[in-house]
Amino acid sequence: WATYSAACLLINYRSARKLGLPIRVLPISHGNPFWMIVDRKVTSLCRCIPFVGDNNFTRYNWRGWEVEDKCRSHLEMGDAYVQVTPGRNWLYLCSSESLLEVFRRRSDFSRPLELYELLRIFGSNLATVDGEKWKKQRKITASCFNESTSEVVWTESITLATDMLKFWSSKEAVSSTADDVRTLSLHVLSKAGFGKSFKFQSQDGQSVDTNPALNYKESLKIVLDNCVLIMALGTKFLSRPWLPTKLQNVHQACVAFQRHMTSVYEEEKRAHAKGLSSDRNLLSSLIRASNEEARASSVSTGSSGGLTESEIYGNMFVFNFAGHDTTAHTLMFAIAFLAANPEIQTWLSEELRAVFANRAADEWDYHRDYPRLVRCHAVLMETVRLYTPVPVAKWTETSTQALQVGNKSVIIPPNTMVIPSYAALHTHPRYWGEDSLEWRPARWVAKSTDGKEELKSPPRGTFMAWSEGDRSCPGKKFSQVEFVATMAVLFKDWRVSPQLFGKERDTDARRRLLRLIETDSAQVLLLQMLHPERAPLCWSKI
Ligand code: HEM
Repeated sequence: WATYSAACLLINYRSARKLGLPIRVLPISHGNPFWMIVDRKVTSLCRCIPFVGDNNFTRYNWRGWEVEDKCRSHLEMGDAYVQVTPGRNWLYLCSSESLLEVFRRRSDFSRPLELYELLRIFGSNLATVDGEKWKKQRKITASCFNESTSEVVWTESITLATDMLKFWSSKEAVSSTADDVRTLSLHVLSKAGFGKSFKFQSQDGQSVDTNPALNYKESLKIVLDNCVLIMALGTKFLSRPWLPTKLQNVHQACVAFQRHMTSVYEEEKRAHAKGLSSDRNLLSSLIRASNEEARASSVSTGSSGGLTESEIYGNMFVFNFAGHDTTAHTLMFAIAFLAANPEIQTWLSEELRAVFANRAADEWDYHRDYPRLVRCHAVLMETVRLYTPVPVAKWTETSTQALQVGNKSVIIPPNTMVIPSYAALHTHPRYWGEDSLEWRPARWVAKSTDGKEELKSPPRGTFMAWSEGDRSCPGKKFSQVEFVATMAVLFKDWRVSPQLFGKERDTDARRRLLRLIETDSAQVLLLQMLHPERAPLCWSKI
């Protein structure tokens, strides 16, 4: 293995040299699954070895190094550099113009589908296809993310956040924030996706019912919590009766989730055949949009242009997969940042009180109020700027591609990964100023000519948290509405602060929390705080 890796490394190094860019050589491939289990532990141990601890291996050869590095490597090496690994060469880019070009040339810099193949648990979906197949799926799925979906997300988020706040404020200190915002996000998805409402229930100190066959929500939760395991072992393997109970439960959850989707699918088909309109949710909208597309394309071309049943299930799964932890982890980061910055909580509640005055939460109106919550929105943008949850990868596949980086034309060989360095792009002083590493939501707020506050749009290509171009996130508005509604409930009349340890002063507790965010966040599947429970939070009324 070592000889084979060394030979591959040499071949890749020779190929990388032709790019004429700075190079960093790494001994282990980023995608090596065995290495991914131990990478952080091994590299952090190696860092402790005197005189040898700081090198390319310890700096770059682990998942999530970008979060710690931010724009340091690009400041040292320029807007483009290459990491050579035995598997492939990885070209990192931090130039807004070059990145816009990469996103624009979708077929030259395509999606490395092999990385997403595992998301095909319930069927082919947006994330696992490219080319014409993707175009068809995207056209049909895009129509489901509309204003009526946003309205459902708004109402459901407000209801759930109100109950979550009631629970948090009843406790002296809350250690379950991360789990609770995951529950909120899962329940919003259940309502918007399948039309099923669930009351908020914290998992703090409660025994969780792990029988997935009992209900759909539990099955979806188990599927999402174990999706890496399901993807790695495959649903067929998990169905073996001799497996341990935990794995059998995961299998039952897959079966229950699939059964639930089938029953809603059948229900919707029956309603459609009778000309009845059932409840609007992502699944029913998807079925409807697919039927309409099938009808339109059979009239115009004689072909069947709708989604197959398994593509519908595949896409429902990917909506849940892509929409669950992205928003939940972002909410966790934002609440932690706010707890460490009381003056920004005051700034936020000024807006909330001006917009809602004495209206109760059940009178808040999506169309009238949501667009006015500029500061809540700014908190979201600033949080995903510094802690961008979703990494994006492109590659050159089998062809050579030319790309302009600054005044240099770079010829990129086939089989090269092309990575937008989001952590660098979003913190580069050229785009974000000297305080680029500071969490400062006010940087997103500008005054319009009539004196009203509005959200600033950064120059194109400098902010890509929801990606760019045709393949950008279809759930962007969904996540924004969920986040803003939750912030509004939490911060209108309440304040959060870190619990004090022993004789600690407020300022020390806040500093400790900021340090936890900075040093204990990492890429697991997505970027997240690893141990937010280590800084319990206290809620108090203004
Ligand atoms: C803070 C929240 C979110 C962020 C930062 C985010 C970010 C992203 C990014 C960067 C991509 C592109 C990934 C790639 O090209 O490899 C993406 C794709 C996607 N996102 Fe999101 N997302 C969020 C929430 C959501 C939500 C709530 C949903 C659905 C309910 C969703 C559904 C999707 C889907 C289906 C794709 C695949 C699109 C395609 O390939 O055509 N996302 N998201």
